[in-house]
Amino acid sequence: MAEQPTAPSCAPTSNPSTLSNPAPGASASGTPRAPQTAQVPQAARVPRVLSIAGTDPSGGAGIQADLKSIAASGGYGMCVTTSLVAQNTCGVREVFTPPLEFLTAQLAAVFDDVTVDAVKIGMLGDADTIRTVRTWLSEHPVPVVVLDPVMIASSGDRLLQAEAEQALRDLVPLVNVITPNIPELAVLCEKEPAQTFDEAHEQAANLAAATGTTVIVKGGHLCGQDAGNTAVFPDGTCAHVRTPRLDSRNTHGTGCSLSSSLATRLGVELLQHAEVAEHTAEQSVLTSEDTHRALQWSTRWLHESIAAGAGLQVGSGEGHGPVDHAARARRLEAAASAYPWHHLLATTDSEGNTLDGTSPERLLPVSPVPAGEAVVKPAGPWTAALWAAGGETWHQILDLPFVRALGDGTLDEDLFAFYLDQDALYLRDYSRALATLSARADTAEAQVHWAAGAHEAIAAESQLHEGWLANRARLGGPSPITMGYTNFLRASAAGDDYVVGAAAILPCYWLYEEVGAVLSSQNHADHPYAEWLSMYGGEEFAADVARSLAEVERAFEAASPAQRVRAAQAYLSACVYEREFFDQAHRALR
Ligand SMILES: Nc1ncnc2c1ncn2[C@@H]1O[C@H](COP(=O)(O)OP(=O)(O)O)[C@@H](O)[C@H]1O
Ligand SMILES: Cc1ncc(COP(=O)(O)OP(=O)(O)O)c(N)n1
Repeated sequence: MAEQPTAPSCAPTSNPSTLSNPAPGASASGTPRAPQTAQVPQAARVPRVLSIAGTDPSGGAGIQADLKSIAASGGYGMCVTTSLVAQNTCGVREVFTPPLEFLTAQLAAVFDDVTVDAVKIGMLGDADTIRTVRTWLSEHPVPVVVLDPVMIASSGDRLLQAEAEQALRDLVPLVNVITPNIPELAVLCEKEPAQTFDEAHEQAANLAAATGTTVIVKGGHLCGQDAGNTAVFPDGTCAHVRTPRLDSRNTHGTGCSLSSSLATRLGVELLQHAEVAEHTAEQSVLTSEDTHRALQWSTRWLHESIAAGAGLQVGSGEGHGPVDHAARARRLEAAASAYPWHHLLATTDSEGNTLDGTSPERLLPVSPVPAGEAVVKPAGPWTAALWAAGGETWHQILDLPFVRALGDGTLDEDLFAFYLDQDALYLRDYSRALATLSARADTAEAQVHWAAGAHEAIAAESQLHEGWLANRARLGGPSPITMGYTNFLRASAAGDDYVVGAAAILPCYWLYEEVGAVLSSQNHADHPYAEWLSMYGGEEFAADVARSLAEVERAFEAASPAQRVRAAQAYLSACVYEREFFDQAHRALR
């Protein structure tokens, strides 16, 4: 399950405290420093985040990755360059470090003009650069400073002179958070690299206690299924964020991306505090819960970015490719499209034949993706045409991060809880739509069938209330997707022709059964959602689906061509709503 501590001593802290460390030059007492509140103007809602780091002209690491990560995490990015690095996905070729005066000139240009809410420090290269940055931040305190103690790139090339390691150790107590990878943590602690999470956790706990700085233990370099990150706080508490390990070569720049995203999300938390502080006497300070929330956001965003990295096709493939920083933004942009659905616009198929409902071939546009075999077979040519037309949507459903993660057991519990909460609300209205359809059916058999479905849906809803949702906090209302779907079903069942209502109702039976067959084939005794998945795929429900298909087939046969077209469109609209329903937790929560 999500957010469970993996180390024995690591339990998510519920103890609010100020963010472990003051920024350079600020009071070490943990009390809020004057510049912190003074620097956040009342109207600021987007944190202004400065990356002080080296470059990567191939765009995967360094400042280039930082700026993309800051934008993706909701901040305004700025950068001050420490070193110009000629590198790509295969390695570092050359490093040019501009004179220190130029570093200071860049810092002055930013700070003279812009209020900086958060700083991420990356590659510093040598001791003189470390000291220059340290002096600057001591004289210009910033509320959030995250240090990624960059030493060696994933290609194995050194990015910090060995003799500068002590200067970097000296910088640690002066920042709020550090994000070392396993070898970097070992260097900072002057120990051998940890082999297990417990060893890494112990090193981090000692370092955090000694320096007063929150240490993020990163799981990327460890083995095991969980590649997640743990925030280890100076008071000994910690909070773990789980993330499944991906089999990917696109890990160039993951450390840069995580640290700059984290600095940004801490900036977001800080500005939210500042907003509250505007109206109350509350002080604008960050808590360990803020850090946990920020780490959760950044870890999950990075996971999606790594997973999508290979699709960018950046690099020869011999080295480590970059992550796709914009993957989530692109997914959400596509999900937010308000353009009418294709099947509601199409009047002819790809060969120019009018979609007039006179035959199963003239019902809907052909799906560009073949549907494959359904577990519960169509009841005749009309429902076969529906299944074939829904092929693309069906495969999109199987490909959704929610469905994939539910199947392989990596789904975070907050996403599952969101889904179930909405499912309970959905079932209540689905039951009403079925009851309406029952009242309108022209055969006793159909009337009984839909009425039984209405009964089962409301019984399933109350089972959810008494079971999984019983002791969990609920949102208390339907999402726009749940509301859109249920209103569509109720309107189709009550206000349109019977065949249209029956076709609209069908995907919730049929696709649910088909998704269930895929999911239950992945079930096993140790699956975190074993109990839930075992409810799928029962013979009784499959028989109900078959009966619904037979009734829809009969209704199509009896309908006029124009009614069939509208019914087929309603069927596909409901398929799309099914997809949206399965996807909505990933839109609402990340
Ligand atoms: N193979 C992977 N699968 C999933 N997440 C990964 C993977 N590699 C790295 N990450 C994520 O990226 C973060 C930073 O990567 P890591 O390799 O630990 O640091 P660095 O890039 O600094 O060497 C990790 O904490 C983890 O969340
Ligand atoms: C200019 C620059 N800074 C840092 C790194 C190291 O990046 P990191 O995020 O640690 O990722 P890997 O390169 O180690 O995968 C860099 N390469 N260049």
